[in-house]
Amino acid sequence: MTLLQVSGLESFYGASQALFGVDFSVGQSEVVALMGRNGMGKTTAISSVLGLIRPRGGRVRFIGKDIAGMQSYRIARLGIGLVPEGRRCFPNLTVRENLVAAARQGPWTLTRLNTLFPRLEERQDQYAHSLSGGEQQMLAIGRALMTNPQLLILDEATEGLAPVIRQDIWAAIRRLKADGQSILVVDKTLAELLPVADRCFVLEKGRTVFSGKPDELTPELQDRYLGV
Ligand SMILES: Nc1ncnc2c1ncn2[C@@H]1O[C@H](COP(=O)(O)OP(=O)(O)OP(=O)(O)O)[C@@H](O)[C@H]1O
Repeated sequence: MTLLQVSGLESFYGASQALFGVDFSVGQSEVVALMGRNGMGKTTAISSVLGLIRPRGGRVRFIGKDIAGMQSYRIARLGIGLVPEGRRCFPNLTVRENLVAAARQGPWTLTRLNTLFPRLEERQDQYAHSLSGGEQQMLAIGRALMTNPQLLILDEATEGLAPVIRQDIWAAIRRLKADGQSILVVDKTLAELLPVADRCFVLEKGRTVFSGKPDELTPELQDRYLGV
């Protein structure tokens, strides 16, 4: 079953067009990678799906509903959990308060989350601003999971983190996949992303230029679309 279907998406910042026709989809229990060099439109595409930017063309369907143009809080309530670039949490709330504030009915509870990120349990009474970057990222993922989303979107979840913490985040992503969580991941570390992805989409200058399985993204294509 297709959860999210994006087709022909066009979005602008003021008069400046950033997306010229973006297509991708995420099926139930699928992990999908959205890739591309810096500035190619990945964050804009995610913001357009979530209604943070109002798309001016194309279609966005989530669980069979047209959501393009819907207000972002309503889209989130339909079941999309975002872990935004820059891991925004409430700095003056504790870890536990951050998580409880996000909670909605479903299989994800504090207890279950603590088994995914034991480090968060150890720091449950600490203020979010006093956490390390990696712990803040775990908290941001935890907050999104506590909303019990049908689709989890991770935008650069491992960027700027120490290698050992990145490994913890990837391990959590692999565990979520094993649990059947549907995930859309934006990340630049191909060595970690490709083995966990079921399908990949590559954006270039605001257009989808590749879609396929990770093994179809040959070294030549990686070089053409993702190389620096
Ligand atoms: N707030 C903004 N105002 C105007 N233009 C913007 C804004 N944000 C992004 N853009 C432009 O839109 C295009 C797509 O940017 P976007 O941030 O979506 O790319 P990205 O693939 O997510 O890049 P990165 O990997 O660097 O996050 C770029 O040309 C960028 O300069």
